[in-house]
Amino acid sequence: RCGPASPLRTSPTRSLEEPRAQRTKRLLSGWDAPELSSDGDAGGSPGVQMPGEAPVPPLAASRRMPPRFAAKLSPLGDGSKKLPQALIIGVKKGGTRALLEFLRVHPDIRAVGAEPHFFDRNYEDGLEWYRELMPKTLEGQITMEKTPSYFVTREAPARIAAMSRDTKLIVVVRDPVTRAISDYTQTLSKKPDIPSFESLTFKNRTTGLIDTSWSAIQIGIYAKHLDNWLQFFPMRQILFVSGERLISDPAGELGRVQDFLGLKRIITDKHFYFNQTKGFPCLKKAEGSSKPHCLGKTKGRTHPNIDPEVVQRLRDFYRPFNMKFYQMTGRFFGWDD
Ligand SMILES: Nc1ncnc2c1ncn2[C@@H]1O[C@H](COP(=O)(O)OS(=O)(=O)O)[C@@H](OP(=O)(O)O)[C@H]1O
Repeated sequence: RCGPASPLRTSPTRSLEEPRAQRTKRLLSGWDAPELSSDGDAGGSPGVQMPGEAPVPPLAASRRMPPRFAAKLSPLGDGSKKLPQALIIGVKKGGTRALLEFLRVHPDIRAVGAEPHFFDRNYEDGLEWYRELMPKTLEGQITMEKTPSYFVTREAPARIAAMSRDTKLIVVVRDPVTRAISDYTQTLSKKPDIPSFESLTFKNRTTGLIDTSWSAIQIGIYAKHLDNWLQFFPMRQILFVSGERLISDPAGELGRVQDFLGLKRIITDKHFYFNQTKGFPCLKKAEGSSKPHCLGKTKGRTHPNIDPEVVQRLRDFYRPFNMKFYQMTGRFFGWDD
């Protein structure tokens, strides 16, 4: 069932890593340990739902039925756990949490709150372990998860293709320069003593040689990472969401995503409001709640000021890669002046 890229059942020693039982419990509870995840905001701010096992979202009107019929038409009761049919694979700091939280409003989408990191860090735990993390779904509902590091993981495309070649892949992309600064800002918030962004950017500041081995820079070379995915998936199975448009026009981007997933356009501009204090669009009602919901404090951090010359140097560095990426995806993201 799993093909050649299947996870091995025998776990290598993981003495320095979190024990499996603890990891499983954490992921099922929907909580992402900040040191283990790119995302410090799994499932939203405290007080709002944090589900691996979220309450079943309201059924679409067409599905509502008197309880005595419900059991007959849904012999699985409240459903069963399935492997995901769609994944948000990246990019780190692109807006992946916002996209997942917005998608969860859709009655035909059920998603894991935490980042499972199955196809990069936890692959040897096996597909059954992975499936157990999933929320239960009814027929017709789509199971999803998001782990932004998949996009830059060399082994991820083969492993996902081995699970299912039909998996739909979603990538939220953002101006690679802003993305790098956002990535750095996150690291800085955890380790305030790290060197400046400017000094990490260059291998040699005098020659202006950029350090492409620094992950904050490396992740933004989208065309290169995409090449790796195209060895295993056709372009029509990958959707690129603009991280910038997700902020300026969330309903527009969500429309494209719902179309791509073959779902009715249920999430519309009526679901969003712009929160002036937060400076971002928020949900009028979060999934499983009647209260407004913005993402937590780790989303929408203030970035440090970066030397404009360094920013310009990075813009020049990324330009050819961005052009290649626009060409490959057939979409102009407008990151280059
Ligand atoms: N609606 C809304 N609310 C808050 N934040 C939003 C929203 N939409 C997009 N964003 C942007 O998402 C950025 C974080 O991206 P990710 O969720 O992909 O980060 S992570 O990789 O999971 O850590 C985060 O980056 P920073 O602004 O640098 O913190 C936000 O700019």
